[in-house]
Amino acid sequence: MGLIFAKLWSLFCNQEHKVIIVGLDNAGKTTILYQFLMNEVVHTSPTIGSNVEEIVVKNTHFLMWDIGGQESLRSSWNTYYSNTEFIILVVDSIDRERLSITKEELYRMLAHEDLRKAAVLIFANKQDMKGCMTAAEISTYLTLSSIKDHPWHIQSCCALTGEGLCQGLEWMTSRIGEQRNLLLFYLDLLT
Ligand SMILES: Nc1nc2c(ncn2[C@@H]2O[C@H](COP(=O)(O)OP(=O)(O)OP(=O)(O)O)[C@@H](O)[C@H]2O)c(=O)[nH]1
Ligand SMILES: [Mg+2]
Repeated sequence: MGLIFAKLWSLFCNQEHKVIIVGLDNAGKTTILYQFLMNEVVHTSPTIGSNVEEIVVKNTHFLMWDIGGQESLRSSWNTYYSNTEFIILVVDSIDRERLSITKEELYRMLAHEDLRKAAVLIFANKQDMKGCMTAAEISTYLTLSSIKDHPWHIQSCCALTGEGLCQGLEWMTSRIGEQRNLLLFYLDLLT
């Protein structure tokens, strides 16, 4: 039994957690990915296809896919969905006109079978911009409180300074911590 325990535990702990970073073009997805990786702002151009990087936070390994958000690319987002544990939805908080499109995309994703078990982190990005929407306003507009079948969390951030990004990652790692505790609990019952 001890061997099975060790095997299951190591399987879970060494597991790579798949994350997709989505949102409309110009939202700041690529800037966020490279802030996570290098703690600096990189020069970006619109992503055609995707970027993928491994990000390690407190011994937790995330495989993060940053997917291009231009209109012509959105229909292929679903090719990235299988085995996704976390969706990071990046919102440009100054882009009021297109928040309705973000909302449509969000609910389309949540209805997708391959994302049934995914948790959603929403970054209200570009909080440095004058007149931007607050995370609370975005939350109300996106009717996040109506989402009952996926764990979700909204975090305001500024990808240029990195402010708020760590808090978002902490929410993700804390969810994994909860799952680990649950696994420990069931393994304990078995032994
Ligand atoms: N002011 C401000 N600008 C930002 C912020 N985050 C990103 N940007 C800028 O927004 C622009 C678009 O950023 P990207 O990271 O390329 O956007 P993207 O979401 O990857 O866009 P696509 O690849 O086309 O889907 C760049 O000029 C960034 O420097 C932010 O927090 N504040
Ligand atoms: Mg990009």
